[in-house]
Amino acid sequence: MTAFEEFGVLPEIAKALEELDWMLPTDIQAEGIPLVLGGGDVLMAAETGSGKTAAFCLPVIQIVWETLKEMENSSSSVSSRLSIPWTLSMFDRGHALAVAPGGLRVQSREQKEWHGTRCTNGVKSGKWGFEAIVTDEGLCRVGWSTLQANLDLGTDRFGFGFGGTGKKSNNKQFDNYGESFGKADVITCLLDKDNGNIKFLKNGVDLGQAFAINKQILNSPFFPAVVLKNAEMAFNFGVTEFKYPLPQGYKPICEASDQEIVSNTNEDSSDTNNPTISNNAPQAIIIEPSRELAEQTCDQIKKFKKYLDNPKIRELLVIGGINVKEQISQLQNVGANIIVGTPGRLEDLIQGGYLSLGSCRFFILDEADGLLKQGYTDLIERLHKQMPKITGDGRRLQMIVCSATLHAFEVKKMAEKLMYFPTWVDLKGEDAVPDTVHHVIVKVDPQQDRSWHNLRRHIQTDAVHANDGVRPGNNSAETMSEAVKLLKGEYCVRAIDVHNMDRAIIFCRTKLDCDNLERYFKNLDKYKYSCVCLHGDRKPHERKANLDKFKRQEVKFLICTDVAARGLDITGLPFMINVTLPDEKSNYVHRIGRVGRAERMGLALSLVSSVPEKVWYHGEWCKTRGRNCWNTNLTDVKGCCMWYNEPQYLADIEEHLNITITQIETDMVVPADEFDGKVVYGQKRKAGGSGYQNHTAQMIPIVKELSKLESSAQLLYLDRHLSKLAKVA
Ligand SMILES: Nc1ncnc2c1ncn2[C@@H]1O[C@H](COP(=O)(O)OP(=O)(O)OP(=O)(O)O)[C@@H](O)[C@H]1O
Repeated sequence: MTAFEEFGVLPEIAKALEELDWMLPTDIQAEGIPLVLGGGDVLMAAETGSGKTAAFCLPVIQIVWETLKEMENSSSSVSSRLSIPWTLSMFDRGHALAVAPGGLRVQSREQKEWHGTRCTNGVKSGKWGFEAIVTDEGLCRVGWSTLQANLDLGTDRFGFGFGGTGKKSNNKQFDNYGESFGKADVITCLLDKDNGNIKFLKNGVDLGQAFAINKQILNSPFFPAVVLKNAEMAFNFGVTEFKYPLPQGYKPICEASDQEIVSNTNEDSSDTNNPTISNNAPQAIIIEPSRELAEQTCDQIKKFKKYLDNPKIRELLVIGGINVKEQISQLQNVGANIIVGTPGRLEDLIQGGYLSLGSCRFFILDEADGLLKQGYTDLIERLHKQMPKITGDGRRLQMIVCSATLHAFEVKKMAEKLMYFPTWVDLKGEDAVPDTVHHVIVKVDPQQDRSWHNLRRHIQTDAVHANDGVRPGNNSAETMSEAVKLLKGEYCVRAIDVHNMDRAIIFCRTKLDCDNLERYFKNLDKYKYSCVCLHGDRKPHERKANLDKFKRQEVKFLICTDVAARGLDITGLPFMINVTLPDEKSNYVHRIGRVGRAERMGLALSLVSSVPEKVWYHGEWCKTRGRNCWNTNLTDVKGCCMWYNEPQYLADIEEHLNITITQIETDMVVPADEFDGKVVYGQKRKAGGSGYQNHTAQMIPIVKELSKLESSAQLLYLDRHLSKLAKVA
């Protein structure tokens, strides 16, 4: 058995993981996978590069596959209904009522409406009994009904219920009967089909006859039934011993013979409860904040599901930039069980009626804080509303939310509103940087470093100061700001040269800054500084081609905006440079987290201006959103520029992470410390534990030490205890 199987993962999935060389689950996987497999809503917070994608993908793939398999089996076994065990029906039930696996426990958390279910089998004749146990506070009614009865037991002629408030009900007539009951009480429901009467016991005490059934109705088979409002009950149809013995003449209902039994035909006929899956109604929706990330997650799913067969799971990537007709055609003709997509295209397909949320069982928000900050709160709530809270096969909708930075107020608010008793798996308790990332800052101070006065070749700046008369010798704020832009180009190249970087991701603040840096690199030396850009102004196919080129190491540098800040996984990437710090502090964690992933070491270097820098900021008021816009007025007068205060952003990041980030000199040399000499960026740390391999060998000395400590503690205890006894004697 592999380590993953021990955490409940199917052998077919574990085999695919073995092929990827995954020996052990990471911490977040070890915690998260069993929780999702167990049916819970989970919030997963763990460092960048710690394997969160698999922590939600693996259990989701597994449950989706098991559900499809169950459906296949149940449709082939309809003809042999009589052999169906006595359970509550997953199909003949109200949509907000959940039936637990095994079919003997039901729950409804709907506060305003009643939701009920009936048993899979009923009886034509005889004297029968079963037990219903109240397992949680709430409102409930139990009893008997025919298949014609509506599921709100006791509200029409065909249903006979006994409620927790001490009332019996039939045909909407509620009369006092017996006494009230509540949590932990056991109600025995008794049907004498031969003489036409129904009665109940409470904790073994006979409450007397409740109903005399009229002859017309008595001809129909009767089924155990229950209806709940924000309550939970468990049932025993007699397979295990009853808590209280049945009165003389009654038998446990599960002992009825095939001649006495009728199966619940509502299980097959109900349209809404039909467990067959339509092509355009997936079981899982995964939302990602960027196209690249959606594609990456979809690729991972393909790898994980490789050995799952009969039935095959079908995944579909739903992102902008790909021909929508292809996505619609796959939905209509082939179908999809798991959809991975970006918010805009997902909503287009749903609104167009091409994608139905009617069978959705998993709602997953990857990089959830990022999605909320991008303004998708309403969209997420809208989609959640359209998803059934209990699916056609009786399972509860599960929501999984994850990110390296989940400690945002918006996330907590959303979790409270949409999630059902969620479990937090929070490995650090706060946003944190993995210790595989060595992150440093370099101050860019144009007053100290005057090299910008006479640069022969320099980066083309964003032209914010084109009309400000900036020049060396003039110490105006505008001149200093322009100098910072020039120096940042120089420092970026210097960092690359000093560290012999042959692979790095470089973050700029704007698309224009990316384009300028790309041109600068190409002018300097298009081989030595070979690079591609990834940002929102590039065409979708170019974005994809550029990322692929960088991943295949056909170019050395990927220059990008924050579109690439989250989630992108580039194996063994050794270096990243922040040309400008992000103004959103959580994005610092995500950006630098592109290195130091899967236990490999990485260096993240941020250039931080010591003076304010005037930069473009094209808000909603900018008609062209920056294209050919030269309005250098500040935003408070509806202009398109702002003063960017990097020292303040640095302070915010340090406060948020509760650390002081090491500052290095402008020679870019990283000072000797614990990393120096011991690591090669891009590779696993040699000394110390690699969590994945040689784990046992590494743990042996620690385990020996622990066992020594334990035996000496026990000896000490015995010693004290014996000497005490000796004194007493
Ligand atoms: N159990 C494992 N054993 C070995 N490698 C693993 C394991 N789990 C994940 N990985 C690898 O670790 C890398 C990071 O995983 P992943 O992209 O899921 O991280 P993440 O936590 O989602 O990061 P981020 O917060 O940046 O999105 C991937 O290359 C993945 O293949």
